[in-house]
Amino acid sequence: MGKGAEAEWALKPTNVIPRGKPFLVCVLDGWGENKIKDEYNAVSSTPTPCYDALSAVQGRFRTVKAHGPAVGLPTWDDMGNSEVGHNALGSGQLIDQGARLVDRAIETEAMFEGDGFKHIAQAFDANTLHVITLLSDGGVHSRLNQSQALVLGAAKRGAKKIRLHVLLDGRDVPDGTSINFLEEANKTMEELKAMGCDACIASGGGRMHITMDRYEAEWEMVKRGYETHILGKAPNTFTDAVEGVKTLRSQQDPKPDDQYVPAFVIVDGEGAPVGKVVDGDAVVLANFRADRMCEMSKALEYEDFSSFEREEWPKMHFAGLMQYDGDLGLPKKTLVDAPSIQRTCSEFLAKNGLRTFACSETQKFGHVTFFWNGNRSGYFDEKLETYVEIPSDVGITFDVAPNMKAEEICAAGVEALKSGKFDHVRINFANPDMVGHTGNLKATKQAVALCDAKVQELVDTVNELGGIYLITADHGNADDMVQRNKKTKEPAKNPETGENLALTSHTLAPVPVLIGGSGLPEGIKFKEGLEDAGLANVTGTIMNLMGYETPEGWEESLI
Ligand SMILES: O=C(O)[C@@H](CO)OP(=O)(O)O
Ligand SMILES: [Mn+2]
Ligand SMILES: [Mn+2]
Repeated sequence: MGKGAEAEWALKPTNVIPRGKPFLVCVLDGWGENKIKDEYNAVSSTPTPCYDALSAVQGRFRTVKAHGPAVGLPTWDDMGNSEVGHNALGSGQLIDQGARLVDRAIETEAMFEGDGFKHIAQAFDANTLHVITLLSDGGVHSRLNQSQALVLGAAKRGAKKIRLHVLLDGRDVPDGTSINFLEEANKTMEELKAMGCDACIASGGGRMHITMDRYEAEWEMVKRGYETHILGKAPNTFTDAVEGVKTLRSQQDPKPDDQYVPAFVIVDGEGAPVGKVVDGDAVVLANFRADRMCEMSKALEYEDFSSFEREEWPKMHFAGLMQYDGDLGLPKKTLVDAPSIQRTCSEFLAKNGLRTFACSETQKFGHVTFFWNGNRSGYFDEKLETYVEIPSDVGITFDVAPNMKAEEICAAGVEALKSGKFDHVRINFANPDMVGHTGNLKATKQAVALCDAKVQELVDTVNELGGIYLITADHGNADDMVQRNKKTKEPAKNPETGENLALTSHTLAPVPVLIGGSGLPEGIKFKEGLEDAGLANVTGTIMNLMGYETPEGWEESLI
């Protein structure tokens, strides 16, 4: 480092909290502190002796906001999610996130003026524009109004043939709503036809069955998606998407939720796929969120690709709605510039010679590495950073194994703390969130109970070693497992069966921040005020707990 650069990155000691103590930051994924504490809150209705004891310590427990503008999302109706949550936790800064940047690029029409759009527009005259997107208004990975604006904007600018390839949600939005979203999409197809564009839905499947794998947990999912969207091959064919999905949701035993609907291809009267990709076509991945788009981006973009046999790899004009991986520059062509996340926690630690250990299981591994580091898949300094991935189970819905890998993650954390080899140990427990997404209350309670027990083990270890900890979460999920009447908050019922309707999505609840450890000087407490603090305020707190001042440009520390 040159002198100037050194000064820019040098962390200043506080002399209030000792440096060099074992330090743990632990993220409980999807663990919200919800106001409603009834039997459907899997956090408050499960015995959690560790969490209860830690949160009862005066001045060392508080909550912070984890949704909406507090994490760079457009409105207070936007629930938080792992990407924006870990971006905030890892950078200490409020960053305008993908959802907001795409909205703006549509409003200003910048989306249709850049390089990425010019790239796909080469296909407009003689070829087809294919748009692959998560079809919902969940706002976590994508939003329906954005893909609508994209296809309408493309048709206005000359696209003559458009094919929409859909991933069914039921995770960020209630299960069963895939039909409504397909009907909405069909209306847009009608609008396109009225503009003289040949447009229809061409293929699809549940988001947890095809295409949207992450962190290389299960490449088979992406292979199925590639065959479905690109090659026009799937086990199920229909001439109409709405009818097709209704059939797939009702005929199988057990009936698949939207998330797991099998792959299907729409065919014409002769049985030929209506949306197979051919040389010269344009393909857009129209999700803004990174983790679940990286693998498909590689499959579409890389000439040298070996994660599965592609059979055919048509020459296409491919673009992502955003760039998904900053280190890889993936994809090369994008429609909207991704948020630029600089001066992250990890880069500061590395530039100051501090050693990091980060660990989770596959499903959340990139959350404490890739997302934490501002959507970069590499290292800042490989000699100083040790990243450990515990393989997640594959091919199951996580309610059947709700412990997931919490035992193993905890053991790895304990070992890292005891080793004395690290200045900063960072882990994420996946199960409150991943099991919460299944909508299974009983299984989610089991996940919460085990997570609590594992936090106890980690806290005990920190205390034995004279260390310091900070425990937090990235957004709510397990804290509400039922859809509710907006006014009365009573559980909403399925009108046919009278059963409660499960809530599979994240919540708007704030999240806990707990600090402590036998190494933390007694007087250290959360400040009064800072009522509007959010996840970005936690990062400065982490630096303070490690004995350093909050870096310039970060949100204020909570202590
Ligand atoms: O599974 C996911 O992709 C999202 C929900 O869409 O959850 P999280 O943000 O917790 O990763
Ligand atoms: Mn999460
Ligand atoms: Mn989640």
